[in-house]
Amino acid sequence: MGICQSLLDSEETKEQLKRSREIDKQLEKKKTTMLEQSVLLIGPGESGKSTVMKQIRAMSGNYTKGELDERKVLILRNLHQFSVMLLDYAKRTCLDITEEEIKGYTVMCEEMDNSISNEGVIKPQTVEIMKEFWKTKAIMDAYEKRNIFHLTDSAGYFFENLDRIVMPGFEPTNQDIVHIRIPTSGVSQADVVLKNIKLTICDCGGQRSERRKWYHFFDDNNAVLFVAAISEFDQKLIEDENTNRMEEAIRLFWTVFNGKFFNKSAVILFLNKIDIFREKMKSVKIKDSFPRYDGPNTVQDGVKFFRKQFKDGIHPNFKKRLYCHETCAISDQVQIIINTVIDTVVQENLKDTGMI
Ligand SMILES: Nc1nc2c(ncn2[C@@H]2O[C@H](COP(=O)(O)OP(=O)(O)OP(=O)(O)O)[C@@H](O)[C@H]2O)c(=O)[nH]1
Ligand SMILES: [Mg+2]
Repeated sequence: MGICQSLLDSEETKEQLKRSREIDKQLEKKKTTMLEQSVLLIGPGESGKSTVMKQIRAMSGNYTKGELDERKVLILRNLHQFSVMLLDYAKRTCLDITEEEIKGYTVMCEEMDNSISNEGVIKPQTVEIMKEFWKTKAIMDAYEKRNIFHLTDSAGYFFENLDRIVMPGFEPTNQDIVHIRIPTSGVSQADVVLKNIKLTICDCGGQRSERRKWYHFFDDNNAVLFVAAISEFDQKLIEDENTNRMEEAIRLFWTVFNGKFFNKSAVILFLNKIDIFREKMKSVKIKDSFPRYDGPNTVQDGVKFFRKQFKDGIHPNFKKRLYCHETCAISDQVQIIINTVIDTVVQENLKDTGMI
């Protein structure tokens, strides 16, 4: 004991111990850095960033009762917003709808709003009118033209599932949750643990007015996940009716990845909403929106073309680190792709630290 104490007391030993503790700290720090990864989610508005975030959240564990209750109200709020938008479009475009129907459905929307705000439910008599509303020809026609007035595809899903949603004791499933549409304002950050890695994810609002906030989050990311909706090649922006959504996504991608940021981050591109793209390919011609397209109007050729559009405009350094996936973020299958992406991100960062 005495010898040990005197050894510990010697100046040289003290210095060695100090150094050893510092190295331990460094190693510990390195270990934590390896297991903590930050991912930035960017891309234009409505491309599916928050939906990807919800899938990551679902992979990391179940929702609490309180969280499910909150989401239930969001679904009812979505149903109200979609009803107002459908009715407004039907009214404006003078479709086959009578004054009496307009009055009745306007009252229906007001009652939905009141009962959701006051009791967090929709009254059974209002639900009956909503079912009738959804089957009205003018409303069905309006839904068919949803691309024009920017109604999200989720509207159809929630109306089709109305009976289940309004049942007492309804608990939203993951499918219900990924269909909720709430535009992100600012940046929403979440920490989740997946595959033994602590992921800090920043989900940024994608509309033009939101993008200036992105730059505050551009430093020190292990990965950047850019989400673009491949299905939107024939649609215009909500913010600017003259700009094609896909052209905007491609330009935005080039701007972000030709700047001075992300020199060490893994770059992942999700060409999302591939389910809608597949459907569109049956009736919509890519060439009508992209005159420079001269391939056959097939899913495979279309995907190849858009992949190339994104890739061609970025610096070769980024091309080397670019991983591209076609995704359908509302399908739970996307969780398999997310798993692959996490592996890629970790591997890229291990390469950077010289560990592999
Ligand atoms: N059919 C289909 N719908 C999708 C897909 N991904 C997202 N959606 C729906 O598209 C809508 C928009 O998705 P969000 O995740 O809110 O989009 P965002 O990119 O976060 O939008 P901002 O927050 O405004 O930037 C939601 O209603 C989703 O349910 C997909 O792959 N297929
Ligand atoms: Mg969002």
